[in-house]
Amino acid sequence: MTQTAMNTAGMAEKISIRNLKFFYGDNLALKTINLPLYEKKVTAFIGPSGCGKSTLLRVLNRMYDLYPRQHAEGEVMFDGQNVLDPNQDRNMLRARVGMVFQKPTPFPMSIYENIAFGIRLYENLSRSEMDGRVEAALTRGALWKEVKDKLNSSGLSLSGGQQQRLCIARTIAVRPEVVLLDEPCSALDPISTAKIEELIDELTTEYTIAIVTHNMQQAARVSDYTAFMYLGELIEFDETTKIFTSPSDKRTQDYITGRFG
Ligand SMILES: Nc1ncnc2c1ncn2[C@@H]1O[C@H](COP(=O)(O)OP(=O)(O)OP(=O)(O)O)[C@@H](O)[C@H]1O
Repeated sequence: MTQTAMNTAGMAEKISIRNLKFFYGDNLALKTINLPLYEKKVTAFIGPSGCGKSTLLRVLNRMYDLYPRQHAEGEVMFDGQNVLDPNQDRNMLRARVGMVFQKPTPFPMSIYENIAFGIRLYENLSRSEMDGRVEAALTRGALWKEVKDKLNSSGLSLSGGQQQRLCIARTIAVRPEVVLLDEPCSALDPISTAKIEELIDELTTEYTIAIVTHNMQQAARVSDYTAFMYLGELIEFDETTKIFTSPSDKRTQDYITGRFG
């Protein structure tokens, strides 16, 4: 049984970040962050370059573990378990908390295999079951219609926007509960960006989503909640409509109106 925390307003917290600090060597990059990620909601992380947005995302699936001299303190409670616990099964965690990066990173293999590869790590499916899962993931990733007749072509032969949708499809193919998107549209044209934004909107019926973006309009369009960060601190977290219409902190106001300097 999962133990999703509830806040006082009755919102389910899929992830509860408590007193989180993050260090690159001796350098404190996140300064005591407290923040909920509400279940099946989109939370946008905004703030000037270097404020710690990507660092925070990388803590949520312990991506930083791959690098020496980086460590986190505090708690990241995920369905009642602390992600930062040294005994945490990291492979299982990364299946439950998927991540999509700024630059599309398809594997150098066929479109079909890009999806099937991750599923095989966790499940032993028959060919027909796998075919069904690949189709379902590509459909959910809003890519099926464009690729159904060329599943054996290389994932690298797709356009940048299609590659990013393939990466999102690959991430959701293993049925995660949380999807982390680190500036997923920054390398894409406006049409591909619009497709990814529609996709995010669709995915929120099933997944808890965190997205880092530099694009204020995008944050306002796709997210339910917004967190504004500055110099490693969480300055303000609230419903997106509140952040973009009447933020409490002057720094948030300055940032969203482009007056930050
Ligand atoms: N590998 C690293 N080693 C040392 N310091 C790092 C490393 N990666 C990030 N930092 C530092 O941590 C802080 C937060 O960086 P982070 O990349 O999380 O910011 P960000 O808000 O995502 O920035 P951007 O919007 O430019 O991507 C910065 O001061 C950065 O210099």
